Amino acid sequence: MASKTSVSFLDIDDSFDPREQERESDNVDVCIVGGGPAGLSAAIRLKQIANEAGNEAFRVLLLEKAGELGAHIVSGNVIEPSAVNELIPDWNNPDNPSRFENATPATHDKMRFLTKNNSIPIPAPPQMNNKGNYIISLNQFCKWLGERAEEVGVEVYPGFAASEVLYNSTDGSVKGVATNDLGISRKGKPKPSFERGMEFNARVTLFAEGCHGSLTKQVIKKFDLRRDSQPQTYGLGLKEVWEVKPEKFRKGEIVHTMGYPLPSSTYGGGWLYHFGDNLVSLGLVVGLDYPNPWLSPYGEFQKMKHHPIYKSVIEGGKCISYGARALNEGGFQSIPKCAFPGGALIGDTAGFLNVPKIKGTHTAMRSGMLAAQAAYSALTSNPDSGTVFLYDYEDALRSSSIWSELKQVRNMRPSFHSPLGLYGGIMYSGLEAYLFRGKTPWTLKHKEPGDHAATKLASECPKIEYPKPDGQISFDILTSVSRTGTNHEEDQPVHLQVEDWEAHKNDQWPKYKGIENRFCPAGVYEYVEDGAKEFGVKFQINAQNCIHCKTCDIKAPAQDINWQTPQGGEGPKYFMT
Ligand SMILES: Cc1cc2nc3c(=O)[nH]c(=O)nc-3n(C[C@H](O)[C@H](O)[C@H](O)COP(=O)(O)OP(=O)(O)OC[C@H]3O[C@@H](n4cnc5c(N)ncnc54)[C@H](O)[C@@H]3O)c2cc1C
Ligand code: SF4
Repeated sequence: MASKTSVSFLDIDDSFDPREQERESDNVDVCIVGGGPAGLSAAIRLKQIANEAGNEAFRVLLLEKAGELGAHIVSGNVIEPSAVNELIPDWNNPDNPSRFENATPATHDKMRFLTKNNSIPIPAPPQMNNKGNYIISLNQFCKWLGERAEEVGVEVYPGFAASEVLYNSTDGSVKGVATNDLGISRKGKPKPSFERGMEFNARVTLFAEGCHGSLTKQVIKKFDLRRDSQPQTYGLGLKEVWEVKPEKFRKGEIVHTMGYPLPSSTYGGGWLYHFGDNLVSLGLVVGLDYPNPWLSPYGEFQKMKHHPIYKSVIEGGKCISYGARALNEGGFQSIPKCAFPGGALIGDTAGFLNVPKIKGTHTAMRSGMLAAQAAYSALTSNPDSGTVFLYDYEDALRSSSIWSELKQVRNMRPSFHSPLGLYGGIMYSGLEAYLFRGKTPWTLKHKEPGDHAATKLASECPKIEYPKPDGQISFDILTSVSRTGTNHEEDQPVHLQVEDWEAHKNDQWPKYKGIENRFCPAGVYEYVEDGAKEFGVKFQINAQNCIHCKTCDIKAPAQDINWQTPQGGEGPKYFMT
């Protein structure tokens, strides 16, 4: 584990600029940003290859912004074990004392179309068949993968948020990342607890930040990695974990739903997975290209739980966890160039999630493993210095199962953009699943320039009133946030950067009537009545509640909210998500 030098800045004057202070630096072979399935698989594979070659001195370092591995991970999760079977073949073997113990084999799948009070069985497309898959908590799985990574010699640094990409002045290639300074006040002044960030220099930096990574965003722009691809599109997934009554528990059962409560103009669907001992994971994914700014994904989720198909399972049980996270929906058309001078994108930050399957764990892991192989070969075949470009990784991706499975389902998600909305999408997807199987000569497009632009004006859409939560099945947003264990020190620069809050409010409020308050699943943005302000409202940001889902950065119609990493070690402390 790394330790940081603590410097006291009690006696400094106002002219002191923390950014001018020197940072400690460390040189490693490969630096990985993000300790999710992609980053951890890349790290483990790199050290496995190096150790097998007797090259134990090969340094692989992984930075994770959560205080503990897994603590920022939210996922369904039904895992397709193809990648983990290769990475750690005895991962689930009862004879392995360090196996992952909490994998529940999937027993059977159900797919339902919901009306307000009824549910109609619909055939599950082959992609949704979960035979041979396992229901897990991905947050637990990442914690376990982290232990495996340390065993093979990866240097794992939880609590370290990478906040800056470092470039070589000579050729502009990526030369590593820096973590953010700790102990800076909201006004940008160092506090007694000030600690300068650290630089991690590496010949290969792998960005594994998950969906819509904050540094990835910069790298994509810098190297124009989207030059041949469509924009990325997204969904927001909201999840709870419940302990249910034993008589309602059906171990291994997987239920997916479409329809109610979402309007037909909005893509999405719910899930209910029975796993572990009397535990149920349930949630709702809402496509972030929804047009109605009055819609609240959180409100829809709470409403969904009152449908008999969900209520009959959770009634009398206890909600033990809540979380929310954006996920990629762009698929094949939206994959950017993944390699650039000095590094590569792996996992969801590149966008490898398979939407009809709602699965990205196996593709994230596999992309990490492919990048690891390419990075090790590139570094060892060119050991001295010089910029590394992972051509082999791009090639390996194209001939991998990631490419073929995403290509096969590429038309399903964009088919929901037809004038028939949800119904058109379901019909077309049925044809793709059973007849076309991705072999059509056409590729449907996503809406340009992205989800934010799909938002209509509030005056053009029906207002949606959500029922008051009953405190048994549905909950108010602050109760849910309290179940995430989220904490941010208040006196630090706001990590949700809006250039001018007052100008933002004056421009956005008349058009969207407080959309930020409704799309944020953690109650961070508030419009508060204030007679002294223009339009009679004041815009308030409760940044300490942020659960790092990235929705505001994606959906803000004017694209003027920039999500930056707050201090490392802060944010949610997710449990079982
Ligand atoms: C609601 C929901 C349901 C899903 N259901 C399923 C499912 O059932 N099956 C399935 O296979 N997949 C599912 N997925 C997708 C799956 O969770 C992702 O594909 C997978 O987690 C991607 O792995 P990753 O490592 O790329 O990113 P992530 O799992 O998001 O991990 C990224 C990590 O990087 C860290 N990080 C980010 N930025 C920084 C930074 N700057 N500095 C340091 N650390 C950073 C984050 O804190 C996080 O720990 C679901 C996703 C969601 C949101
Ligand atoms: S502030 Fe943004 S990133 Fe944070 S929880 Fe709200 S929408 Fe998500």
